[in-house]
Amino acid sequence: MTDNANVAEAPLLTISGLEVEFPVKGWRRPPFKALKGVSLDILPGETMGLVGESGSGKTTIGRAVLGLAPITAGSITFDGRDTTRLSRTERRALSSDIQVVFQDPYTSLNPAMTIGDILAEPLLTSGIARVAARDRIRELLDQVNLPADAVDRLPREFSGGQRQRVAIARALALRPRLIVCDEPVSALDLSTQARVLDLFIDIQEHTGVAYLFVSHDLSVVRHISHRVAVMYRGEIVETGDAAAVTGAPEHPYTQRLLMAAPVPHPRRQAVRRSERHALLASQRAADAARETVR
Ligand SMILES: Nc1ncnc2c1ncn2[C@@H]1O[C@H](COP(=O)(O)OP(=O)(O)OP(=O)(O)O)[C@@H](O)[C@H]1O
Repeated sequence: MTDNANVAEAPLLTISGLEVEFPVKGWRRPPFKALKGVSLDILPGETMGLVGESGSGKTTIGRAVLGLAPITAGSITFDGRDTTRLSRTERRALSSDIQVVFQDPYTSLNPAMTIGDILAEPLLTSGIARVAARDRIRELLDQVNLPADAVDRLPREFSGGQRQRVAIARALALRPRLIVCDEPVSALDLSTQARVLDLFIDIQEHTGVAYLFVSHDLSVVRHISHRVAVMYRGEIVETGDAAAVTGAPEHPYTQRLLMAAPVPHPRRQAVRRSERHALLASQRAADAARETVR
C-alpha cells in the first residue's frame, strides 16, 4: 500500500511480465535470462526506487524502458501505449518523454563540447529554433543551480557533482515525463550525493516528472523514493511504500540488504518524505479535480 494510492490515477509506466534474455557464447548453450517476468508500475510524478545487488537486473529494466534491451516476453506501456511495438519514428517521438541520467558524469558528457552545446543538442535535434534553445538553456542552468556562464565552458572545468547537474539539465531539456536514473549519485562523494539527491527532489516538485531510480544503495533509494521495488536474480521480490520496504521489509533478501546498508539520518528523511508525500497528494488531488471538471 502506498501513501499516494488513495488517489486513483492511471500509471504513467506499466511493465508487465517482462523477460529479457542475453545470448551466451558456446555451442547450444541456452540464453541467460536477465529478467524473469518483471511487473512494475510508476505513477505520474512518482519516484520508484529500484534496489538490489549487482547483477540482479536493475540496469536491464532501465534499458528495457529506454528501448535498449532484447525483450523476449511481456510489455512496457507508457501513457497507455505499448512501447515494445513502436515504429522507429514513434520511438523517436517517445524519446523526449523518457530521458536518462547515467552513473558516470565523467564519461556521459562529450569532453570536446561546451556545456551550451551539450544542452543545445537535444533541443536543436528536436526542431527547436536557436533563439528559443538559448532561452531554454539559460532556464535549465538555473534549474540545476549552475551559473549562466557555464555555457561557454567545457565539462573538465567542472566537478563531478556539477557535471551530474549538467547531465540532469540535458535530461530535462525536452521536458520529459519520466527519467530513468541509473545510479546517478554513486560516483559522487557523500555530501555531493546528498545535494544532487535534493536537486532531483526539487526538480520533481517543480516539474512533476517521474523517476525510475536505480541504485544498489538502500539509503539513497530510501531518501528519494515514494515506493521501492527490490530485485533479486532477475525478479522483483518485494514492492511497496519506501518507508515500509526499507523500515520493515518482508522478504529475507531485503532484510539482508537492509542489514548491510549504512544507517541514514532518520529525522531529516522522515520530515522530507512526509512533506513530499503531502505535496504529491495535493498535486494529484488538483489533477483529479481538473479531470473531473473536463
Ligand atoms: N549485454 C549483455 N550481454 C550479456 N549479459 C548481460 C548484458 N547486460 C547485462 N547482462 C547480464 O544481465 C544481468 C543483469 O545485469 P544488470 O546490469 O541489469 O544488473 P544490475 O542489477 O544493474 O547490476 P549492477 O548494479 O552491477 O549494474 C547480469 O548478470 C549481467 O551480467
